[in-house]
Amino acid sequence: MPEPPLTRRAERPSTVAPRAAVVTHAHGPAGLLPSLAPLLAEWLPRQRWFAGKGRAVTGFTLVSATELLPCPAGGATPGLLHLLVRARQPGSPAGEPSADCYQILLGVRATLPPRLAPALIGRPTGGPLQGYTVYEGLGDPRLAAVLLERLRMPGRLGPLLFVREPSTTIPAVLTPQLVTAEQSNSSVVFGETYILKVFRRVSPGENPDLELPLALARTGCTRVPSPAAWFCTAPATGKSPPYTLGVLQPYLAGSTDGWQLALRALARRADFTAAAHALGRATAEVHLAMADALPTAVLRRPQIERLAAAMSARLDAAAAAVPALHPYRPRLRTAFDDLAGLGRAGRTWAAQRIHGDLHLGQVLRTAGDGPWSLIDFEGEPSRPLAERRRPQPTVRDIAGMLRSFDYAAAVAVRNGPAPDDGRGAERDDDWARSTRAAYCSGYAEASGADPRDEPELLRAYETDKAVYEVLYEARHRPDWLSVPMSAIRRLSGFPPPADDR
Ligand SMILES: Nc1ncnc2c1ncn2[C@@H]1O[C@H](COP(=O)(O)OP(=O)(O)O)[C@@H](O)[C@H]1O
Ligand SMILES: O=P(O)(O)O[C@H]1O[C@H](CO)[C@@H](O[C@H]2O[C@H](CO)[C@@H](O)[C@H](O)[C@H]2O)[C@H](O)[C@H]1O
Repeated sequence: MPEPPLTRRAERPSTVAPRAAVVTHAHGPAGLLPSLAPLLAEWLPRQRWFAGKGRAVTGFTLVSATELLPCPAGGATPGLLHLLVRARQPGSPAGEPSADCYQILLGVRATLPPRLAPALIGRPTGGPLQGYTVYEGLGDPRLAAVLLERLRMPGRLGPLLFVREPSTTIPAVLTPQLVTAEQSNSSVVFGETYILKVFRRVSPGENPDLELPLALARTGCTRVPSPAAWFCTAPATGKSPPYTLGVLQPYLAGSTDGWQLALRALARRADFTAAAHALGRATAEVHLAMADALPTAVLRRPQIERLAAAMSARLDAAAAAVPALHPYRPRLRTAFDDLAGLGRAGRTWAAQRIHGDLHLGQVLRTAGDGPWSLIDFEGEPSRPLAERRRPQPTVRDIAGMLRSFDYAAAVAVRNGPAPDDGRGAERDDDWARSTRAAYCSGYAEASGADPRDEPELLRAYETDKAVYEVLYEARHRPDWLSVPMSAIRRLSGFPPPADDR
């Protein structure tokens, strides 16, 4: 079988590892995309990280194709092709058509060994890859290792730039293992030493999940694993800013995320207030460090009115997509109207860079009540990057975590065996109330500001978050829709329906 003419060979930069030496032109070889498009149109919407769920993919545009590892004739060893593709989709009833850009690591082999069967994308019936099998490259340890090698020996490769923190040494041989947890992106753990997050939906501009941990590391903050290496598109003069594509950071071996810890505590009917208090302190420390390291702002009347209007607009859009929200709309909206009213009355709020999507799945703790660490500073993946990078009130993060304690309690009710004394749901509500209070106290102790002193702002952000969660669950986990819906009822002041009591 001839070597697939994937790419045009280019001169190898001296900084790059010797094996992978081939770079493509920006738009890839003729016929590549047409032959992959039918396979991608079927495969992409099934991926957990695909952001355009519920709308058809009508076409693709190739942004770049870069051969990270050439596939030799006959395909005896795998090849790895890095793709950035735009997926065109019609608008939802309330939205514009979209053409989100996705990052795909395409494995190429003559035949796929059975152990890689779950990674299959398909067999192109034409174009340069005809006769080969293409698959999710990150699922193949041999190919994941190629990415680590790139980061170990940084430099430019065609449209891609690999960067390593000068003080970091990355060992040559670390066994890769794809993370199987529910994720918005894809991560690979290397030998329990490093974890590489490969961003899936990418956009121009520095991703806050690189920007914020780097800035925090420079303040000496140890609550956040500090980036060891990363890769992005290479800067091109006069064009859009680089896209951040992936970040390598130390793996916190032996840690468990807050979501698992909270569910375990709930299953044992155990107290979680000490853990929540420590987590409140950790959150405050990270907020203080971000305020030190990055620009801050003051939100005055126009910004507060815009914020309240944006929250109302998100409520309308979510209600258009999820009819169950409809009846609650007028009462939920009062939270946003009250916020705008305070802005008109002259109230101001300090704003700074924040985590942006803080919940129990974003905090890790090592065994034996070790220190809490915060991860995943990407913000809510569905919001535009520019919006996620704007200074915002810290209360927004706190509201996110408070919602998460509620989430854990509501999921425990769903998971738990029928309570023998009929008080199970009530006890889980008590658990959520005391845990929420402990978190706020811990935060207040370390920061000097108690979030409960901002009840209108907290209510507006909690409501906004619950609305976001309704949309998120409707799109990604429809079985879980009842979880944020119970918060919607509480936040709107409606009594729970009879079957919830
Ligand atoms: N530094 C780390 N050490 C240990 N586990 C980590 C680390 N960073 C992330 N994880 C784990 O990897 C998974 C995905 O991480 P996350 O950054 O939240 O990805 P995503 O943005 O795709 O949701 C989570 O299960 C998290 O617990
Ligand atoms: O972790 P991600 O950045 O992918 O965040 C998204 O997915 C989260 C779920 O995995 C989602 O969080 C919601 O569910 C959590 C439990 O699984 C709960 O702890 C959170 O409070 C709740 O918001 C998050 O909203 C979404 O952006």
